[in-house]
Amino acid sequence: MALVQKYGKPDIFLTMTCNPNWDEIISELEPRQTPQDHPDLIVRVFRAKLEDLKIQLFKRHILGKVAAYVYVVELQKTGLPQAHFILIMEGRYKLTCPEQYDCLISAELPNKSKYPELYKMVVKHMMHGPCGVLNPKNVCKQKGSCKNYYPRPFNVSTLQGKDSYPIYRRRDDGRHAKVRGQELDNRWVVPYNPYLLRSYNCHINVDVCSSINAVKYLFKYIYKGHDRASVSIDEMDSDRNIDEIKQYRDSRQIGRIVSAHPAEGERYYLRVLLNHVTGATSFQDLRTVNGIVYSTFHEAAERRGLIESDNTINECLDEAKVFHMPSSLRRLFSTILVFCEPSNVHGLWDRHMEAMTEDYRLTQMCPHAVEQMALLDIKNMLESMGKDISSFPLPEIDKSYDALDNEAREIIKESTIEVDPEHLGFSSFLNPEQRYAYDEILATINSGQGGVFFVDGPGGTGKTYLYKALLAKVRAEGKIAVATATSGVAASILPGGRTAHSRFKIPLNTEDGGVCSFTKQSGTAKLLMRASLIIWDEASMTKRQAVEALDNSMRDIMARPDLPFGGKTIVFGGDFRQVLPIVRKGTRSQIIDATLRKSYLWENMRQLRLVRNMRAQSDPWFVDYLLRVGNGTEDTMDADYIRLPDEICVPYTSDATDIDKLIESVFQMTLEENLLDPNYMTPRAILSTRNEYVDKINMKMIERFPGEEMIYYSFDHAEDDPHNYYPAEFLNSLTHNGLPPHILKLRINFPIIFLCNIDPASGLCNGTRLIVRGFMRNAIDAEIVLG
Ligand SMILES: Nc1ncnc2c1ncn2[C@@H]1O[C@H](COP(=O)(O)OP(=O)(O)OP(=O)(O)O)[C@@H](O)[C@H]1O
Repeated sequence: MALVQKYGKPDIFLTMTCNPNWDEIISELEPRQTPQDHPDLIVRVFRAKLEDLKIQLFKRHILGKVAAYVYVVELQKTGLPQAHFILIMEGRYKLTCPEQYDCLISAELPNKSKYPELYKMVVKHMMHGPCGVLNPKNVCKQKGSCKNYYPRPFNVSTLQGKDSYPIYRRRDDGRHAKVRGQELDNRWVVPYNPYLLRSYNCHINVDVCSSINAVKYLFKYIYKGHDRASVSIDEMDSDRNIDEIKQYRDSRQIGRIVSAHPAEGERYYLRVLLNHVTGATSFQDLRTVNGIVYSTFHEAAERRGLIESDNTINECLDEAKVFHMPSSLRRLFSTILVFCEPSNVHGLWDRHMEAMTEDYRLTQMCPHAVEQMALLDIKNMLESMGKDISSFPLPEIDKSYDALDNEAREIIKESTIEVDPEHLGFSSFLNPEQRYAYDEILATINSGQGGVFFVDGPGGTGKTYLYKALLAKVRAEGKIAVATATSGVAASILPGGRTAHSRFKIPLNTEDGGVCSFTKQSGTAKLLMRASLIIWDEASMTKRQAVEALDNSMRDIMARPDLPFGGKTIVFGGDFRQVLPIVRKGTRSQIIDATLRKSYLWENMRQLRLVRNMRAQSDPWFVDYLLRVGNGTEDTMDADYIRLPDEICVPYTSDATDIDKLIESVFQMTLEENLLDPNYMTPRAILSTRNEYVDKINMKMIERFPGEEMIYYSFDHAEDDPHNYYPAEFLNSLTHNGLPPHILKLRINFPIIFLCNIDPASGLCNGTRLIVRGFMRNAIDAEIVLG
């Protein structure tokens, strides 16, 4: 009303409703999807169109200069968004006479042969009804007639309305069109602006409202409440049939299930079931799981694995007992302690101790000794996952059973790593550059002076081969060599390898000048002091601050603050042509600044270059090509794009079957024996840039895979969200880095990949590939095949 006071009465009332068949929506749908399946897409496209309409109205002034406006966007009961605008025009653009209305607004069918497109759009979007005698059951019926006053009378010219909308020109010119089974003429046309209708191809009603005195009703209309729906109830046809498909199509409903708060109990669990269970035709159906009818929705949702049960962890261990040996159970128990935060650790221990100690009980009669042996084993496993057993409420470890203290254990563990005789032999096969690096590093170790090296070599030039040769040589001489790598996968390839972060206890967010989190008296410090050689592979992938933290700590524990790494021999390796450190949303210069090359340490690192590609000797063309890309010497187009040679591409045709073709060319899935052969499957992979593409490809792969299937669901909830602003299905829809999708479908013999570092020392790290061998409700049995 303040606007009216200042700018005068409104002139134009405009309503725009989303057209679910806009090209921008249809072209984004997957095969067999309908716009109803994508309310997110619908609202986004609508918003884009709305923003464009605002530009047309307020910047391009297509209806004249606008002095003030309000608009409201609402969701209709059909689920489609709709915007209502009230425009107040500037002085000379105010609409005051019927001639002006005619310039902007039409309420007639256009000439079909002259304006075929516009004609089609008017017929599609701007014809009311039919209602009344033509369709007595239309939803606009109120007290026996149409509440919108259709059909309007024919009218040779536009007339000014009195406290009402104008009476638009509707000539009886014989034009008509078939709409929803009835022939309709100009009396049924909803007023429109031809330019806007043509531009937006949707229901866009433009009305002059300057003649309306009861202005506040206009505003009231656009701010009206939302909680109303017009529905029609149809009778069955003469054969007593109801055409539900037609009803569904006619109503264009977008399914929305009313929200329910978890505190609402059964109502909430009913909603969870409705969101996940397809094909249920009754409440009883929803409460039925594996043929058993449960009395509550809560129980049924729990049995389906849709909500977290208090007992999940216990059940997981119970299930694992069936197919796991005691040592594996102890590992599972340790993993649960570290990653699942069980609330009752002591209870868990008491309940499963018997199964976890079965092997010790064969050789040891004393129950206390048996318990201590199991606890010691768990202690070691926790340590290798970077945790201390004393931080868990488990029975005390009796010192008399733990012959070794922490310090001794770390050193003994490292100094007893078995040397692979094959690796010892590697030194005889080194190529000249590897040989030179090998000799230089060994000479430095033997000199006792220490030195810092960087082995720089593109992929496949034999860096790992060199490290293995060095580790074998040093360890065979009874010295300690500490092998680490930035990623878990690279660490697991090195004998005795650990991730650098866990081995050196590097804090996750290291700042300039940071230090590692081990103390001078710790086992880690003692081990590093004793080490003759430290290797850190993939150092090019880590942030320089992590390496600098190790440098700071080493200078401290070695009490040699002036020497890099306290005078240790330390070998970094990597390839800056491969993956660089990750700086979230970082610019190129921020990423480069985070690399080791920008560290103060770089100047003091002796560069050892490997150039000969030992991996792809049989394909020199490809090796050369990779090198050119890595070195930035390959020809580029549009600044940063390189052209991939046709022979290594599966062409994109924008056809829905493109992904199938890609899968086929990588996996040749038509051959069932290929699918069931881990040696065939694991060396193949499809890499993708976005998690959502990964999920899509995985779904397709799983569908084509033979065998028994199991579906696991994630339990997602937001912390500190008492008002349920983040409902579970929204959280479920997020495809976050490092987390599997909400629905994880697995089949026996299906290859899977680990996404987190559980225990790199045992090969369970990000990137490890496994094959599913069996599954139960809470436990998956998988075998490591690669990594
Ligand atoms: N001197 C050598 N004699 C025989 N084979 C070698 C030699 N050096 C490397 N290889 C072989 O070449 C392949 C690639 O070597 P390696 O994995 O060590 O390369 P890399 O530089 O670590 O590669 P990436 O950067 O991709 O990890 C391996 O199969 C390795 O066994």
